[in-house]
Amino acid sequence: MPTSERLRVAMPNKGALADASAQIMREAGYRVRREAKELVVVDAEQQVELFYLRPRDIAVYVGRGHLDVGITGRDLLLDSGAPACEVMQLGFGASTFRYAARPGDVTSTNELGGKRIATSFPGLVRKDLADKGFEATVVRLDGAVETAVTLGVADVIADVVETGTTLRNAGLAVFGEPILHSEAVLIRPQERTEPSPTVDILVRRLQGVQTAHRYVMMDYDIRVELVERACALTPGLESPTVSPLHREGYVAVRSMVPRGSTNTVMDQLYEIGARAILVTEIAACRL
Ligand SMILES: Nc1ncnc2c1ncn2[C@@H]1O[C@H](COP(=O)(O)OP(=O)(O)OP(=O)(O)O)[C@@H](O)[C@H]1O
Ligand SMILES: O=P(O)(O)OC[C@H]1O[C@H](OP(=O)(O)OP(=O)(O)O)[C@H](O)[C@@H]1O
Ligand SMILES: [Mg+2]
Repeated sequence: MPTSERLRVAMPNKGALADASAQIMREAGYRVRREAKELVVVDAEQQVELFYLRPRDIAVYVGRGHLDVGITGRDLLLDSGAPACEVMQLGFGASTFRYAARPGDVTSTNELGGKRIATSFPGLVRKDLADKGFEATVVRLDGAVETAVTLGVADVIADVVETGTTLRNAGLAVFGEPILHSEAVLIRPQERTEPSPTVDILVRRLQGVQTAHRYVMMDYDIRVELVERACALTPGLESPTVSPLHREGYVAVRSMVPRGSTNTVMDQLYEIGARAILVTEIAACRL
């Protein structure tokens, strides 16, 4: 197969999204790089090429159509202004993008006019200021923007907040509503509207990984007259599998259960008479 028919995927080469991106692709059955100096990985069997790029650059490559899809943060995508769009949310790398200042200095976004705002995301901040109708000076920094206030470079920062620890350590406090809720997303060029079977396969595989993480498989035995009550507790995604047991009057039920409610459901099943309740991990799935 010619190189051009391979799916070309942009992967974060370092930073907060790199490990989880590698893990989800590995679990989806693709060959990922084994060491940090590999820039391109060709998985000839799966007809996929992975290009390891700076997360901030990924939307640029994908937006211009040089790569078919990429994994990046929603905040980085929007900041870039690149003509790329979200295909699916990936469920990791969650953060908010927020304004912060010394407590008491600035307490509301209504006070942003005329301020100096330090950020690594000037595109996002300029758009937010324009939406809010304020004029302010945007000071673009590469990182560690929290220190810009301490050093007198800015009055306000706008930055990624995950746990809030970095802000607290810098003696800053958030104000106003979050500018954005972000997470890792799969993106594709905005222009490309024709269907792509290879992208569809990637999306289905990634959705399969997400489902396998969200659910466990539950098996149990129950008296046949109680099966309706039991199935109401474990309705599964489509319908539970009910099989006859050798022991007369009993059936075995198998159903997918949300991971977070595993123990509650087991308690409820036991309560109504289910026994031999077993929970197993789902390694992969395609719904
Ligand atoms: N705790 C976090 N710190 C930074 N970025 C995070 C965090 N949690 C999630 N993210 C997301 O990760 C992306 C930033 O990734 P990127 O690799 O550019 O940042 P980084 O971890 O700051 O790396 P570097 O500082 O080396 O550039 C953004 O989409 C951001 O929302
Ligand atoms: O709310 P928290 O959990 O503290 O995480 C948010 C911090 O992490 C990131 O910084 P990073 O470590 O990437 O350094 P950088 O600012 O140099 O990019 C981000 O820019 C914030 O500073
Ligand atoms: Mg950073």
